[in-house]
Amino acid sequence: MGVPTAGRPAGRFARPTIKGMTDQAVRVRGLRKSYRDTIAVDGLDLDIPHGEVRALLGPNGAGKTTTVEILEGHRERDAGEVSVLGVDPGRGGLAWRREIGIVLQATADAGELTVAEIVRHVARYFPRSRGLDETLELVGLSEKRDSRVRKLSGGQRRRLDVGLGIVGRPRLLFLDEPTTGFDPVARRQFWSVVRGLEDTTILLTTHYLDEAEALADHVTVIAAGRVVAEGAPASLGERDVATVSWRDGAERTTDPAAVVARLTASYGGPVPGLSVTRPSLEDVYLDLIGGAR
Ligand SMILES: Nc1ncnc2c1ncn2[C@@H]1O[C@H](COP(=O)(O)OP(=O)(O)OP(=O)(O)O)[C@@H](O)[C@H]1O
Repeated sequence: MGVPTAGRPAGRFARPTIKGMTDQAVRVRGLRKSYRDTIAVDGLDLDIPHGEVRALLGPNGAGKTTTVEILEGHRERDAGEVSVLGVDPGRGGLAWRREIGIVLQATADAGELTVAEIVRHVARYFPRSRGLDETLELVGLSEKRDSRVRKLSGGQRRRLDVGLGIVGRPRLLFLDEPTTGFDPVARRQFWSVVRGLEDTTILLTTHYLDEAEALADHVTVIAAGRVVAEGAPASLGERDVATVSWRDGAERTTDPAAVVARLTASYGGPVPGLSVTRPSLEDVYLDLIGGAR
């Protein structure tokens, strides 16, 4: 039986070893990678503190997959410094690999195995794996433990992929477009799975802005192989600046309540035609990548 694509060997270094090496889970400086004439990654810097959920956003061809594959140790870089859990992924050994969980876009072929069988099988690769019950509980598949994998729905299958990605208790989890093809209910169920993974640093690539907003502590927007913006979803690209408009004017402010209070006082009552708007994360994102194109 083949080893599934999700849930590659993970496990745990003794924490002090890692802590002593770096205070960032991921540290990248000046990363470059070209494929013949195509510059995929063009001097990228990235810092992800331990325990953070980071979303990597960017248009098709921005260089996200190339960057993530370099971080995973699956692709060589042309230049730059890369440290993942204190180790250069180009030289990461088995102990390092056991710290990393990877959930790829393509799902594995599990043949006739049941959910419990495949989770137990993958767990054997890791010295400090989670128990079967805990893993299935985390991904909401306890009731499917004896179902054959091929009979799961697409959303259940994806949750199993995540289960296989976390069964080894990775310190760092890569989630590559994890909810593509999910229905809205399954997406929200999946989000609660991710939120339940406390203490795990997560690098999430997604094209769904609402997913980034729901899950990420910070987002990094890349375009043409470079970082074009970075910040909390609520404040990225001046998203925390609201526009207060009313019949006789408009004002941009980070404190709309104060502006409304001032206007109310000056009009001596309701402000005519008052509205307060903030850009959505999608508005800001489209501006950012539009400017980078
Ligand atoms: N194996 C490869 N050989 C040649 N060019 C490649 C290869 N992989 C990626 N590229 C090119 O490198 C650039 C960055 O691609 P990459 O897959 O990293 O982008 P991405 O941000 O992940 O895109 P998407 O959102 O479409 O998955 C693109 O121009 C792509 O065509």
